[in-house]
Amino acid sequence: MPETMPETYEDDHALAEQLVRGEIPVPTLINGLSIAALPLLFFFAWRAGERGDFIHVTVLIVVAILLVANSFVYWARRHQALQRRTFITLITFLFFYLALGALEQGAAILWLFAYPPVVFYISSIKVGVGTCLLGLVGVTLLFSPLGSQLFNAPYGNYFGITMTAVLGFEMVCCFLLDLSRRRSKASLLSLARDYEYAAKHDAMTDLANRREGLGALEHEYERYQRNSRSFSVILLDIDHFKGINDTYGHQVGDKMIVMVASQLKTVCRRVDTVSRWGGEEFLVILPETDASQAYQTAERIRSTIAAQTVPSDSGSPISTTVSAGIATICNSASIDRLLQEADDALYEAKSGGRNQVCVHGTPVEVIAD
Ligand SMILES: Nc1nc2c(ncn2[C@@H]2O[C@H](COP(=O)(O)OP(=O)(O)OP(=O)(O)O)[C@@H](O)[C@H]2O)c(=O)[nH]1
Repeated sequence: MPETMPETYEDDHALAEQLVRGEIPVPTLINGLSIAALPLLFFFAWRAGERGDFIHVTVLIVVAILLVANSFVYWARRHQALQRRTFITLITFLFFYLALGALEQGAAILWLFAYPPVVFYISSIKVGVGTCLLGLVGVTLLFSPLGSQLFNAPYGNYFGITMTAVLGFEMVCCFLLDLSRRRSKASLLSLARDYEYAAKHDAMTDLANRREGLGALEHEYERYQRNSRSFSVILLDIDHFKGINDTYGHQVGDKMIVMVASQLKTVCRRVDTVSRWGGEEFLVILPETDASQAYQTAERIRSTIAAQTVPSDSGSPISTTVSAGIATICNSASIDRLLQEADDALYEAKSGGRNQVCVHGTPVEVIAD
């Protein structure tokens, strides 16, 4: 049966899982940033070592090792959420440590500007906003008189105010730009899904179109070649449809086609593929179904449709009937042969008086028993 209409990409995680061409995947970015951070961390550690500050050396080297380990764990387990959370925790700690420790004579705090774009890109908007707010509060405290007393930070007042203001400004910009990036990506993905759906489905009935039906048939045939489980097809055609169009007009004819499609969707199983094969012709693919089961399904379809009506322009109910031809794959017959056999059976049903089901190669009396 055809899938339902495409879902939207409201959810941040659903959005992150879908990549558009040219987008840097989050795990790749994290691995790249982790590798890029190594020379910097070792440089800071080396400088701290020269000053004899071995606590800084140890902390920086441990962070470097953990960043590398995080990437290795990702390569081994492919657990994206774990990699992302660990990375955010590590860089949040690192940036706070650089700021509090006033490394590089206080200049290392400027690396805080790298935090907002990275964290917004790799995590959800909520996490981005949360961690940035936390960072801003932390920086404000650090630059406050209390922070100066507690951490003995060497930052001047003017530097502290400017740094906090610029960092806040950067965070707001990153938030807005990332929101815009996410919205554009969501609408691009929705558009692509809409186009894909439209390319595979018939607009009037919402059934799979002929190309999609043929694709499903090829797929089913490949399965049959692998496991030899036979399947059947029903080729179905509305009787005297030209007469309906000529008598009641094309709009009523269209309503009739939609009604038949809707009954097919109701009667068939989820595993079956129902496609609009042509104007008033439909193809149903029934996986792992023999001729006798296909006959029962086709009979159910035929009687259900015969019991339905559609209103004419004047409101009077109009009913119709369908004829169906069934073919079952066997002895590795080709798809073309199968379709030809279904078409022959349909022709037999039409010439036998319509409103009936015929099975290729088997008299109905035998199959119905
Ligand atoms: N309203 C409407 N008519 C369509 C559509 N597609 C095809 N048709 C019409 O369907 C008719 C098919 O008629 P025929 O193939 O002659 O067959 P029939 O009248 O159904 O007769 P039998 O199949 O022999 O019972 C044609 O008149 C087409 O114009 C459609 O989407 N909407």
